Amino acid sequence: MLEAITVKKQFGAKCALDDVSLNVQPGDIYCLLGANGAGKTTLINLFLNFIQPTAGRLLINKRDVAAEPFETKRLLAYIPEQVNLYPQLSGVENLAFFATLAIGEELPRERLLELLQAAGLPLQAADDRVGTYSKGMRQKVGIAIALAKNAKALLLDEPTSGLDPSAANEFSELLVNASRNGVAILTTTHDLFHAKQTGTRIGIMRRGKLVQELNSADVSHADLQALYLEHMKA
Ligand SMILES: Nc1ncnc2c1ncn2[C@@H]1O[C@H](COP(=O)(O)OP(=O)(O)OP(=O)(O)O)[C@@H](O)[C@H]1O
Repeated sequence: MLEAITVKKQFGAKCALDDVSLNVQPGDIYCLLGANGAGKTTLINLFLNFIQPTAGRLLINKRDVAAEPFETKRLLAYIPEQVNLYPQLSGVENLAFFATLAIGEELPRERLLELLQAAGLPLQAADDRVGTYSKGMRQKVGIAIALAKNAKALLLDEPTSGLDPSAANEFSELLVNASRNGVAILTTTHDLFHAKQTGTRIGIMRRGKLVQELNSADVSHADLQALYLEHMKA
C-alpha cells in the first residue's frame, strides 16, 4: 500500500535519504526507528508530497505520488506530532470541518459523535473547546478525521511522544484496531517498547539509510534494544 522504491532525498549537500526502499502492506504497523536526523520525517513528508524525491519513487496503492498527487493524498491520513485543530471550536466542530474538507460532504452530528467515540474520545468532551484538550485527546480527533476519510494508509510522526503511558497504550490500541481493518500504518517513533509492542514490522534507520528491517514478533524487547544500540554505534 505504501511503497518507497530506491528513494533518495538531498537537501543541498545534505543527503537525508539514501537509496531507501520499503513496503507497508494493508494491516501492517510499520515502525521507523532511528536517531535524530536519521531521515524518518523526511520519508513521511515524501509520502505526503510535502517535498519531492531527488531520485526514486513513492507509491500509494500502486499509484505514483508525483504523478497523481491528488488521488494518492485522498488515500492517506496524517497525524503529526502536534495535531493542528482550531482551538476555539469543539471536537465535534473540528471533526465536522475537516471531514467535510476531506470527503466533500457534511456528516450528521450522530455520525460525527460515532466517529469520535470510535477514536476513543469520551463523548462528554465532544462539545468542549479543543483548546482545553490534552495532546492525547487532540490525537483522537485526528484519528476520527482519518476514520471519516476512510483512509487506506495512515502516516504518523512520533505520535506517542509526550503521552503518558496509559494514553500511549490507548493510542496504540487504536492503531491496532485500524490495522485490523486493513489500514496500512507507517509511524516514526523513538519508543522501542512501543515499536515492539504495537508494530508488526520495524525499520531501523541510520544517517539516511534503512539499515535493518525485522518482524517485531521475531525479536524480544531486549534483543531489539541491543540491535538498535548496535546499529547506532556502527
Ligand atoms: N528542509 C530541510 N532542509 C535542509 N535539511 C533538512 C530539511 N529537512 C530535514 N533536513 C535534514 O535531513 C536530515 C533528516 O532529517 P529528518 O527530520 O528526516 O530526521 P528524523 O529522523 O525525523 O529526526 P528526528 O528524530 O529528530 O525527528 C537531518 O540532517 C535534517 O537536518
